[in-house]
Amino acid sequence: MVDALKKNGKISRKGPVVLVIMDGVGFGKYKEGDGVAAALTNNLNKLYKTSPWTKLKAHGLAVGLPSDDDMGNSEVGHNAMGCGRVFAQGAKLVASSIETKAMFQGNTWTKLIGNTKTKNSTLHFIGLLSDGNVHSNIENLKAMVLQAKADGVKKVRVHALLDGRDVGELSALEFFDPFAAFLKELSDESFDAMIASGGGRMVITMDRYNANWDMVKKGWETHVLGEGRSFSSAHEAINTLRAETGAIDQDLPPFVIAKDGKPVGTIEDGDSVILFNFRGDRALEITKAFEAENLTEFDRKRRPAVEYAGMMEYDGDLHLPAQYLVQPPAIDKTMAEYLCASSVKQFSISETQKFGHVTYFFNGNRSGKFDDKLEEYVEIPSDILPFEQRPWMKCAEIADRVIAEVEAGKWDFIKLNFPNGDMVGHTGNFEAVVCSMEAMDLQIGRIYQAVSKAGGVMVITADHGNADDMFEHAKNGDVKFKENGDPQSKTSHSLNPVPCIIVDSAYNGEYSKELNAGLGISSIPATCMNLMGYDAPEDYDKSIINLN
Ligand SMILES: O=C(O)[C@@H](CO)OP(=O)(O)O
Ligand SMILES: [Mn+2]
Ligand SMILES: [Mn+2]
Repeated sequence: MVDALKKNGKISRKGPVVLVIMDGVGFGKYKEGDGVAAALTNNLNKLYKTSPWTKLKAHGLAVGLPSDDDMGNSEVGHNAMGCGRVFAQGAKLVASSIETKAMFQGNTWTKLIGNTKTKNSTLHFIGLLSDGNVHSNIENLKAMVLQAKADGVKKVRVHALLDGRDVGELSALEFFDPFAAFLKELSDESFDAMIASGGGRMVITMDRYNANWDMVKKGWETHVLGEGRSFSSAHEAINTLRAETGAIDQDLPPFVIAKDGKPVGTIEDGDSVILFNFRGDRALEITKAFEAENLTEFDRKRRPAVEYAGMMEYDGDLHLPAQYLVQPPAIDKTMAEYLCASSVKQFSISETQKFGHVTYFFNGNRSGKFDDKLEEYVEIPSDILPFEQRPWMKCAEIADRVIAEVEAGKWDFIKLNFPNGDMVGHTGNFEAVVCSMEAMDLQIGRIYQAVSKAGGVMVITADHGNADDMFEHAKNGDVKFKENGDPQSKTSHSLNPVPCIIVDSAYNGEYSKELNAGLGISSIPATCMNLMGYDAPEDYDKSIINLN
């Protein structure tokens, strides 16, 4: 348990501190394709004119990723905004565990390899096949396959999900083709390795926050049972399904690889299974499907008795999965824990798609609360449909509830996540993104009115960019175009900095309006604590404000 925070004796306010996280909203580098700048956002524009604001770093080293070439993402962004420090994250920890070989000397690897060897069974890998480094990295998978062969495993099957969300929207074959060739090259009389099934990451297996368990059911049928449309290779499946559906990678229908009419890699009793994604949100449901004695979400038809391991521990409260290869970052002493120790009443809200971001990720990948009496978490159910069809998502419903809570005057700290910039940004649909930003802006205007009236302060920021960078650009900065003359859509996050606006209508000279520059989003917690009237813990990253 952490100690209570000390009062700074300089700020005491009537209303709450309201942290508004505009998920996926950064400052664009290019004019073309900047869906944030292209939108009519009168409320935000006004706040930029009247309130102090700065830019914060939200990618690469500033959020614990291996290098500044790594774009930010929601997990590392919300971790940083929740714990006020930068921890080496999954992408970095896994790469170094492989480099030092610590992974391959660990108990879990040894046990899973031993299991396949004694039972003469198959080692399966399930996960996202790309170098996105948000949920997974293909380099880690290759290193594990090589090691499995060196350790004497005889048969490997890979169940590979198409990405197109952290990498180019139609880039799957750049990963699948060389990877299939790599497996073929490794195969000989004593080693048999191939891709066994696959599908788009937004169609099967990688659902999150219980938004749509049907995706997991389809993933189970595809990977475990080998049920579904079959093809002779992943290459053939991807080309055929693309031609038939026009789908971008993340939405490609599932496929099973079969030979002589039989799936080449169903998952059977005695096999070992490694989920090679390191990030937890989209790994928890499929993990539950493998591990739960009784599963109520769907009928598994057959649950093979396997040795199952995740790349990491995905939930530090529930301890899921039971076995994992790499210890996750030891994120401790989070802001919510400090605030609970200081009797600060806290309210958190988003819609399903980002609910876990403001709770589970914010609390260092723990699903529980620190104090039931001091905290309330509210989830507005998300629609289950392509978000370009409803770019406003549930931002009005989130705002309605936030306004009601502000008016009720019960909370000292309110945090909310507007998913629009990110969820619509990932669709690659520029027009929908512009619409999503305008919808969100209207709600920010409404919340502003309520918070001002209550004598509170808003801290408006984001976890990383996305909506600000909707077109692919060449190295020289030119927009890339498709054959039909349309700009090539960019579906992934950006490397851009994000805003931090301090909207304090009851400002009374307690701090300098000159904000500290050059900081990252891990400075948000110290800033919020200061604004609530507390000193931040000494080891927290520097606040954006300087108290007078
Ligand atoms: O949708 C997701 O899983 C990621 C992109 O891979 O986005 P975010 O980090 O914003 O949740
Ligand atoms: Mn995000
Ligand atoms: Mn995203």
